[in-house]
Amino acid sequence: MKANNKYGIPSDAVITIAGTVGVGKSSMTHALSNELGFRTSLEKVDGNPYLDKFYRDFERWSFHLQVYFLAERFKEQKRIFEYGGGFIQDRSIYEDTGIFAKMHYEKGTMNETDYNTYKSLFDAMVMTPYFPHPDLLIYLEGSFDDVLTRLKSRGRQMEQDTPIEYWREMYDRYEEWINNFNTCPVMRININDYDLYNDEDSIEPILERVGNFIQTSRNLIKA
Ligand SMILES: Nc1ncnc2c1ncn2[C@@H]1O[C@H](COP(=O)(O)OP(=O)(O)O)[C@@H](O)[C@H]1O
Ligand SMILES: Nc1ncnc2c1ncn2[C@H]1C[C@H](O)[C@@H](COP(=O)(O)O)O1
Repeated sequence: MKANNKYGIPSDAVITIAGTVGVGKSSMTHALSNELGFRTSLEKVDGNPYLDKFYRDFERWSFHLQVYFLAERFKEQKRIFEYGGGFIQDRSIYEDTGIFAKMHYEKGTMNETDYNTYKSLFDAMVMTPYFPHPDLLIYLEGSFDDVLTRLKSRGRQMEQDTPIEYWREMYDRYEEWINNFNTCPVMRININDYDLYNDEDSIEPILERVGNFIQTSRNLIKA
């Protein structure tokens, strides 16, 4: 396996960044890709034709939005596959189904027929060769108050207008989800343990941990 960096992270690795809305995934995606020279697979918010409508009326738009995100992630997954890896991915596809679709179904803002249709589409896509599991899922976590502060400071109006209970529900679901997630190796990082803006060097220990993690898990697979 080739690694062009001092951390021994293979150049074909795929690292996905997971965590609740506003926790810092996009910022971490850019930081890691800059350090490693990896490509980014970003979750685009500008240009999403449903997101704003969805926040104004969950019931009306949740199915449309899930299908849209699924299509976007599938295209990205295909791109990652065709390049042969070397990507940092902003949010995993596992969160779409394990957090968002499930939450809206269980809270009654997506009906059962739509949820089942969504899930069968998801399952059919995941069964294609474009969906190898990532080498590592980095899970970003912090206190609810810290995450909310970040969400507010980012200032997307549709998110600001959404009741705080929505973010609390999501936060709690994320905790439960990650405690039971075992589809690929997971590395948890607390957002207070690094500071991308005031202490650039704080990314170094993270990169070292990532290198050790991926090497160990690839060696385990080979053994
Ligand atoms: N390490 C950090 N320290 C301080 N603020 C951060 C950090 N990472 C992200 N932020 C800020 O938090 C907000 C949300 O970050 P973002 O990366 O967009 O989150 P996500 O992609 O998880 O929704 C942004 O305003 C961003 O500038
Ligand atoms: N699958 C999804 N369902 C509903 N909403 C979603 C989904 N994936 C992302 N979102 C929303 C949440 C945020 O408002 C934006 C961007 O997410 P972020 O965590 O800030 O990258 O899209």
